[in-house]
Amino acid sequence: MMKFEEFQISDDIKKAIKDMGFEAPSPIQEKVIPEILKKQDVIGQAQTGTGKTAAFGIPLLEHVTKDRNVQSLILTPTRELAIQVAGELQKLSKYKNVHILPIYGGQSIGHQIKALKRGTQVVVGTPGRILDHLNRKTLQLRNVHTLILDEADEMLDMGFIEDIEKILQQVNSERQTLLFSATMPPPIRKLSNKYMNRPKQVTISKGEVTAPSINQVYYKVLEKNKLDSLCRVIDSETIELGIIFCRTKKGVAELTEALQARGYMADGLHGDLTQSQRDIVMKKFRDSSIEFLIATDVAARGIDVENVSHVINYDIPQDPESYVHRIGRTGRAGREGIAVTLVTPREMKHLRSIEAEIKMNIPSEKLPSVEEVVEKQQHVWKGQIIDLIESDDDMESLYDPLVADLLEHYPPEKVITSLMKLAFYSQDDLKDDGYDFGDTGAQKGMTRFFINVGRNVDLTPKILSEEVAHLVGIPVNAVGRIDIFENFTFMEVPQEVAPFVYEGLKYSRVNGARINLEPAKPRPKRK
Ligand SMILES: Nc1ncnc2c1ncn2[C@@H]1O[C@H](COP(=O)(O)OP(=O)(O)OP(=O)(O)O)[C@@H](O)[C@H]1O
Ligand SMILES: [Mg+2]
Repeated sequence: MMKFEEFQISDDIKKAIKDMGFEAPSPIQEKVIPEILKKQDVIGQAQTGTGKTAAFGIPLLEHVTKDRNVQSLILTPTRELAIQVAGELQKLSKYKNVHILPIYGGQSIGHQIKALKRGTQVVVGTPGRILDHLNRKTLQLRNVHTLILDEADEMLDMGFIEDIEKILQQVNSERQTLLFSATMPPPIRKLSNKYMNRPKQVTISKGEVTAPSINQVYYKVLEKNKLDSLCRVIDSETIELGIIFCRTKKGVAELTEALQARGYMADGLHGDLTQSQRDIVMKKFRDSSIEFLIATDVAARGIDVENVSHVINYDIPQDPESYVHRIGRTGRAGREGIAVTLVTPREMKHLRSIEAEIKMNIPSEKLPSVEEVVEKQQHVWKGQIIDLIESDDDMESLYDPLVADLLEHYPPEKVITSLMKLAFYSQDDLKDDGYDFGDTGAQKGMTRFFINVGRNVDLTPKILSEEVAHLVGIPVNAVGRIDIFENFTFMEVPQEVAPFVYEGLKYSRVNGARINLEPAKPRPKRK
């Protein structure tokens, strides 16, 4: 096996590679890094999750000089990918002083102009915003010696081609051009030659298009049962993090609401959200504070989040490329992953055409029954309990007196059952009457809530009270005081409807904004 030491690259980059925990170069890295170091144009194709970013990133950073002008431009199809690629380059250049700037739409252009003025050597951006800067003359590409199209086939496809051509006109023709993707349909490959200088084609694993560590299945479902079928699938699997793909933005919004209402930790990502909303959702997903990311194809390409165990195609992808990239969000860097596709009877033909393109049969499985889901859940719980019993955890002593006390008064089965309820059901399931919002300083007979909504959201007291009134079927004027401050809002509703308002608004959106509703904390009792 080859080692990173064998590459003709400086020690500061080798040291950073080591810090990142890369032990040996992946096949695509092994093949293309020496070529790129020779300033050769390269078309690199290798399966998803096999380190294409570092494959171009390492030699690119090696070639960057101290001059504070833009020497390298990387184009990516989405904003999230631009941010991520910039982050990976940042890590690779930890010991080399290189300024790397992500530039994408939805972010303040003034902010970007300032950063560009300060001088940056590497720009990673989305075509639209890059073009915007070129038109304003706030970005200068004359000194770019390396140009990279990450997800090249997507970039050269219909939607982006005009922008890309305009950008290319401004880059030095002496440049080195590099194209990377897990898929490279023949027409795109042909087209790409137009922009390149006798490119060297490097393709890893010609036979298999999808990464072999991804276990693929499909379930036949009926359109009208799709949501239920999805829930059964996710309840019967052991999921660390999952990405659920929908065809449309509206589909994402609806499924997000439906899953949140059922208590799943899920949030949506699509192009109609503001950039700050998109950033928040990605952050929550990356740090596992949500379990499911529900997304359009905006998350299909390049996105690399550790521990994504499952990709679920709630709607079947439109083309084989989309299938390959979507499922490639799992099974990355040598890990295993599971890819599930829900297919309605009408879509069977479409599934067959995807199978033909990826040269593989996707096996079907029967949807788990409710009993199987319950059984599965119990299996998971049993595992957790046994793990604890068999661990050398020294906590018994702490509980000994309590255990003895309980067992003296109740049969062991009853004690164990109650403990399991306590452990495995959410507090809300346990409380039957129990919405005790306490004394929060609200007016008599009213309950007070705090509401967190993002900034820049147009949420007026009128909109909010109408929403609440509509939700629980009370007259608008029965909704009490609503005060909107800069960072928080509070609202009072009649005590008897408080639980309904709480349940109804807890996870909902009003006027496009996600509402986070919390009962106001009871004030400490006076002694
Ligand atoms: N040599 C290596 N050893 C171990 N991990 C690596 C190595 N190179 C890259 N990685 C890690 O593997 C993961 C996937 O890499 P990357 O995102 O570059 O894949 P990709 O080939 O671009 O996939 P996609 O086609 O989905 O864009 C990243 O987390 C990256 O840090
Ligand atoms: Mg990539």
